[in-house]
Amino acid sequence: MQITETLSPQAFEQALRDKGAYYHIHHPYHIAMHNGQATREQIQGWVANRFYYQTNIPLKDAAIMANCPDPATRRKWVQRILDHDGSNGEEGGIEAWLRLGEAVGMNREALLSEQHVLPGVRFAVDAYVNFARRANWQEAACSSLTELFAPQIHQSRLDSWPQHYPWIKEEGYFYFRNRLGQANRDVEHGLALALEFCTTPEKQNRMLEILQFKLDILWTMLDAMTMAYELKRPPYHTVTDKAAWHTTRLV
Ligand SMILES: O=C(O)c1cc(C(=O)O)c2c(n1)C(=O)C(=O)c1cc(C(=O)O)[nH]c1-2
Repeated sequence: MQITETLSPQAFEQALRDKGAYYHIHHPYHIAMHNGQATREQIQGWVANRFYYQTNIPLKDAAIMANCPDPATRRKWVQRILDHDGSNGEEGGIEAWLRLGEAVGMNREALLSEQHVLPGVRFAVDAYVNFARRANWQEAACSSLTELFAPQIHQSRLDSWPQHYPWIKEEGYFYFRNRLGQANRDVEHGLALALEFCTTPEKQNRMLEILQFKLDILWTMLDAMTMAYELKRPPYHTVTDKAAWHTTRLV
């Protein structure tokens, strides 16, 4: 859809929400996990690869803040960093994700070493951080709006995983439970920024394209995991059965 006349705030919000049709909740990898069809290796692979997304979210949010001259926005935005990094003696989302790793039978070192992070996942996540570094801060801020659809996907894991995967320890679910409220709060702020900023057809079209870019990142991450853990075609599988890809942050 190409917008030619400025949409009202309500209509533009609806256009953003309609992008939920492309959320990774519809990816076959998520659907398999949801339906109890995922192997232990597929769940562990997902947790280890998603850890790279989790650890990069604060870098992405710090990049947005670095480009934002508005103190009122920064004062609110900094909460996102604290949510993941923890504050005032409270553990944050990154620690909760490490506990999720332990709950699915992996040790913390395996996650922290990034040895399981597939190149496709790394490139997708890096694209998000680099976009946040270069784009203007309003556009980068609004690229977080896939979070509009995140509470539903967290809830779907809470509803389905315990019955299908009794071997996952209960403390693994803390991250998803905790994130429900945080995502709703983030979305309220992100949506307000988007509606205030996108006041021309050009800006509205561009913001929808940016939201699609972010949806592409999430979808592409699961594509890479499908290749490696479902189709058993990780990078270089025709050459070696070793994980030959790079495992460190080079940029
Ligand atoms: O589990 C998920 O499917 C999922 C998706 C997303 C998202 O839609 O970007 C986020 C999260 N989780 C999440 O936990 C999180 O902290 C988060 C921050 C952001 C962002 O773009 O700033 N997205 C997401």
